[in-house]
Amino acid sequence: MTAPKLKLCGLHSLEDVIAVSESSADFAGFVMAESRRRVTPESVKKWLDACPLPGKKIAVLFVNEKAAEIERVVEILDPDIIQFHGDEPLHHLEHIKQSTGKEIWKAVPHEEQTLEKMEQYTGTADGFIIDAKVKGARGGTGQRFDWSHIPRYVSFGKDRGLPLLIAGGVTPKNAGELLSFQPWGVDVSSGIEKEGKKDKSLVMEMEKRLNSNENHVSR
Ligand SMILES: O=C(O)c1ccccc1NCC(=O)[C@H](O)[C@H](O)COP(=O)(O)O
Repeated sequence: MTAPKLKLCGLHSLEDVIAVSESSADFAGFVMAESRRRVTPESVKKWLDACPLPGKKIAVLFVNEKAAEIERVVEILDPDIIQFHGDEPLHHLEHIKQSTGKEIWKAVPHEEQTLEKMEQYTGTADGFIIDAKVKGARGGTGQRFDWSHIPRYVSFGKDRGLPLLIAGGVTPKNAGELLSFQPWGVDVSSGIEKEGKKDKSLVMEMEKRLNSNENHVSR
């Protein structure tokens, strides 16, 4: 059985980038929205020049950001993926996809209307992240949602051939539980942090759990 793809998100220092460079993660994410993890594209450029991440795709995250600012960030960083965490209307995503030519991922919080919302973005979004819904926050909360709903999301992604990542409160301790759902990918930030910084041993532990077969129960 293939291990889920791993996205390490909310990197906010050169040390965080180095920790990711030493991992087998497939994706590295940088938050360009209001957050304690917010970074500037100029800083990220410096870190990636000092520590390139060959073979890993770069995602930049926004929350209800103007097109001009997103395009400015894309100009500086040339990322692979633009990830949206707000209430962006479909036409905004379409515009950005058209103007940048980049892959577009939409984060959708787990709630009653999640599948409906995903349906609305299908055709434009190239991937989805399902995250916990937390009042006053847009991501990176370390909170889990009710994982009994995961199979519906995983099926949605598989049926449409779209990457589907599970986010929200994934940690090295609970990551093994996710394997039985066989998600395309897992998106982690808080669970690999110690005192607000990415921690190499937690990253290694996360990788070990996601690559282990011992928690696998086929559904
Ligand atoms: O990390 C943030 O602070 C953040 C702020 C605003 C929008 C998105 C943000 N983070 C997104 C992510 O790091 C992941 O997509 C996901 O939410 C993982 O969160 P976590 O529960 O911390 O593992």
